[in-house]
Amino acid sequence: MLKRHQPLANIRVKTLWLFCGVLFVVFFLMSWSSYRVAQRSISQQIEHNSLPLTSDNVYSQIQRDLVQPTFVATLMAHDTFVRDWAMQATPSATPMQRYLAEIDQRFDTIIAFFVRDADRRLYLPDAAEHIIDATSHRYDWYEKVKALPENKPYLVTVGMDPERQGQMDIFIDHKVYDYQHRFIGVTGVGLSVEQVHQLLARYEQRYQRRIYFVDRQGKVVLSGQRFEGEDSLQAMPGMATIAAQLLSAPSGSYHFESGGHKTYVNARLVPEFDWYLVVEEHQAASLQAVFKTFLINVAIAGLITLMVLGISLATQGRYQRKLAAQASVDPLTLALNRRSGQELHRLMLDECNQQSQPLSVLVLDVDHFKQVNDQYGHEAGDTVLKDMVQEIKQHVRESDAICRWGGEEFLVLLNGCDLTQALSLAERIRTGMSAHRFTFKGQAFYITLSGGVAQNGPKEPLEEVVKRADAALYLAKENGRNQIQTGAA
Ligand SMILES: Nc1nc2c(ncn2[C@@H]2O[C@H](COP(=O)(O)OP(=O)(O)OP(=O)(O)O)[C@@H](O)[C@H]2O)c(=O)[nH]1
Repeated sequence: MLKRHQPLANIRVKTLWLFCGVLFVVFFLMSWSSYRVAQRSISQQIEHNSLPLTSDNVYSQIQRDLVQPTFVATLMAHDTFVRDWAMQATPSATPMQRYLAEIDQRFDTIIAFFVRDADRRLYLPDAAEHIIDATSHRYDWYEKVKALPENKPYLVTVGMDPERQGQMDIFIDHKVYDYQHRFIGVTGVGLSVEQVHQLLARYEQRYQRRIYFVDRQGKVVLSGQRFEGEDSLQAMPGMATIAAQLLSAPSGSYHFESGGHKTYVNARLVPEFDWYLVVEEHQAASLQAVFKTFLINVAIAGLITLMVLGISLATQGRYQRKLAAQASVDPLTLALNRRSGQELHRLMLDECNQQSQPLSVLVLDVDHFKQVNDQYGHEAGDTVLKDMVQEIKQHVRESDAICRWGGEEFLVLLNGCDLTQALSLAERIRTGMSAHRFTFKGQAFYITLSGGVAQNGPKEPLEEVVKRADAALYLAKENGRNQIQTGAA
């Protein structure tokens, strides 16, 4: 009987799968669109807010650390002592050395120096004096500073300091003029590159970004720790596409794609050094968390969809089973209804024929049931019918079937029972039922059963065998009730 509902059930299951599929796709699309919105907002945040802010922070820190020496160099270049001393015909080195030592001490610079152009002597705070040898590359910087145009009085250079075992230093070299604006020398201070290097490294660590300086040609002049060997913007993959644009504007925000990842760049010209401060951020790093959230959302969506599917399938299965059960049983006694009994009979007869087993049919009817109803009420009658089914159940097997054939008449299909066995079983039911004490509203009463048994012929339809069992029942009633009779073969 259930098989007849199978196509409908299949359609329902397919619809459910489709619904869950659509649900998952909707969940997925929602998560994806949130991910894209977050991605876009992060991109804008990086490009227009956080990178420029990092750049500002680094720049103001650099200004504090590097601009002060520039001021010191400017101050020295305009100091009347320095100029007067340099203008002397044969100045004594001692006052200058003392002056330079004072500068070092006062401003915490690594080295303060003065080059007197008249004798090309380099004066340092200690007693050592050096001759600026025009043939040596070591002093190329001096020629560069000397050649500076008037509107650019100083130069920032990064180079080896031979006085400090070849360590990298930053020098601020400032031209010095006499009172008639004639070039008379170069003065300035040096400070350790390590300081700036550490500063960049600290910022890189804090902001998880790559921070470095390039000169106007794009050559990397100072970097933190995140460098992997590229020595110019043009040599960096992807960066080459924006290098020209970056180096032609005083500041700007840019981005480029390389290896499937977007990189955001902020660059600003630091006029004091004529270098660009570059801050880079790889989108991949900042989007990792957002992407992780997206994956978690998709996993949750999948889980919810599976839960909905599971619950729906279970509920539908239960509901269907309940419907099927409701359609096949008598609601009062929970015995099978007439239609189910008929269907089941066909199956049972086939099965018994296949296994060469007998099948018997028993018809049971409550004696004077009308009186029970009349005397004790309809409710009492209902209880009798329900208890009767329970009583029958105690005597038959799981493989047998009890159906309510109509009113107070029940049909029992006895699998594997011949007439004799069926008769004996029917007797047991009858005896059991007659001993059943009913109490209703304080009144006790007993009932009796009459029954008819017939053994099913191998090809005999249900109507025929029931007819014979009914005839036997009629005989039992005729013979005084409370007895079982067998139907003629
Ligand atoms: N309480 C209750 N009564 C029912 C139900 N179905 C049928 N009946 C009653 O069962 C009674 C059957 O009465 P009859 O056919 O005269 O049979 P009887 O009184 O048992 O007499 P005999 O069968 O000849 O012994 C009727 O009064 C019906 O109303 C039911 O579901 N519940």
